[in-house]
Amino acid sequence: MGKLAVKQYLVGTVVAAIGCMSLIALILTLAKHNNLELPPDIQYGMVIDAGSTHTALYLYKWPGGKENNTGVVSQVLVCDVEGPGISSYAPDPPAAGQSLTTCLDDTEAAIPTSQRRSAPIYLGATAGMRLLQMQNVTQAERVMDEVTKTIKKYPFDFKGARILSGTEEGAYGWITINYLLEGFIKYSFEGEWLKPKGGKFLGALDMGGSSTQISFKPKDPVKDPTSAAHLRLYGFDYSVYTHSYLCYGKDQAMKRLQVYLLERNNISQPVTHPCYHQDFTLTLTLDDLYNSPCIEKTGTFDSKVSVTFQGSSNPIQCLVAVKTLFNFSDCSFAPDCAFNGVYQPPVNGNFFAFSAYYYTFDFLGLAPQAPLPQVNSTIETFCKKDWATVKAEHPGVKEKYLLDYCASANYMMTLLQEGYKFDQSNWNNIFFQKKVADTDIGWTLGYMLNLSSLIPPEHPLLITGVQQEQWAAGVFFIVFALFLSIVVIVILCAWNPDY
Ligand SMILES: Nc1ncnc2c1ncn2[C@@H]1O[C@H](COP(=O)(O)OP(=O)(O)O)[C@@H](O)[C@H]1O
Ligand SMILES: [Ca+2]
Repeated sequence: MGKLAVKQYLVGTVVAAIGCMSLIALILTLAKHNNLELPPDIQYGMVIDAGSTHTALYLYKWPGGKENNTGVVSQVLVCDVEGPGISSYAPDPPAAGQSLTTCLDDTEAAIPTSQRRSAPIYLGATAGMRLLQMQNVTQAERVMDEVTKTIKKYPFDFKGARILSGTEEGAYGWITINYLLEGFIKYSFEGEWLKPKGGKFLGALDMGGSSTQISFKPKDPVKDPTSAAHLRLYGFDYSVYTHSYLCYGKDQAMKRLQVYLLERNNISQPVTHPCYHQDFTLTLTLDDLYNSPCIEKTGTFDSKVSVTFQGSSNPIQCLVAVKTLFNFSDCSFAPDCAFNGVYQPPVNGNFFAFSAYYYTFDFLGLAPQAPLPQVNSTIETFCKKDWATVKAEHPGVKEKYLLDYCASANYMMTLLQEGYKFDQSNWNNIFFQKKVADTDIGWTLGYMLNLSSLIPPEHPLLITGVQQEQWAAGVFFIVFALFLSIVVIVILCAWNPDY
């Protein structure tokens, strides 16, 4: 082998080594870009929904490192807490904390040990606690302190327990729905973050026990700042109309209806209740009826005195009575009013109606959608049935729910049509639904996404834009080096056939 051949041999070896290294670098770079180097760890997060009638713990999961994409956070499980909502424990606050332990234990068992300490947990209380706060601040604080104490005993990343405002409750419900439907942003096949074309967003109709919320993106900007939620998600601004009506949740509305019928009746007994079924009777104390800040107390009365309601299965009278719960005449934003003088722009787009809306319409066989005439005739037929028939036809349904379906269906129809102004033309835009993509619809997911920064305020493209360019340049140089190595090796081989 001559001197020239040795030189060529050395140069060839160096170039081949560079080529191999470039090839390895290229593979590693591509793998890293596609997040292929390690299977992503699953991360967990929890939200406790402390509602007025009931508490539920939601466990969510998502692949670590992919949190910017929409739709990647999904529900693992929901645990229903035994017993009533936490506000009912006002006379015995430690029992509110105690009530959560079974669900916390079960959820802890569902999360791998290594992932527990990094799993955020939030508790949000809604209208039941808002009402208790109005009635007795000290009791409300004690209940919140006790639930906090209990959650802190668990090996999770406790992020706080607080009472949500009605605006937050409405806005987070809207975020949940549109996140699950991938309305905000999509990761395309080409690997780009895109804002979905058409920009269709779904509205949220939430019927709780003590408050009800409506949230949607109106055609025109929201005129009343007190009913607007300004959100910045993935670099885009959203102005969402949202309003929460305290005391217009299903259970408080049912109570206000009873009080209306009682007071109209001049306290003579028994009180005819047109929304209750024939032969059904219900006896309550005046304290049961008047113990809520949603009920106006006129004069003094003996709270131990009992009142009996007697059903009359009269849907027409039921509707008349239900309408008295609303004031449709007051409006300083005419014609943009819902009821009670509250500003509301015209409803826009499709809506998901969940929580008690869903339970009621599902019970009547009207979920997820039924034409308006069918809805009206179904409600009327059901309301006309006597109690024995209703019980016989629905043996598995809890009596506490069964007794109210006629009244609550009429209440919801009045709220939707005369309150929010849904009519024949857009009735079919409402979907009575409980879940999207195996995840319950409600404020909890939106709350966690927002508080855990799982939805960044800026567009991921803007965040990673520079990195994308650097990555492209890197790949280009590696490929170029590889190409050059091959060319040099080919030339060397061509010059010395013995090589
Ligand atoms: N199976 C059911 N049938 C009818 N209504 C139900 C059913 N399950 C729950 N609900 C109702 O759903 C509502 C849930 O409200 P909740 O979240 O506890 O209150 P809030 O959101 O006002 O704090 C209550 O009115 C409750 O009665
Ligand atoms: Ca609720």
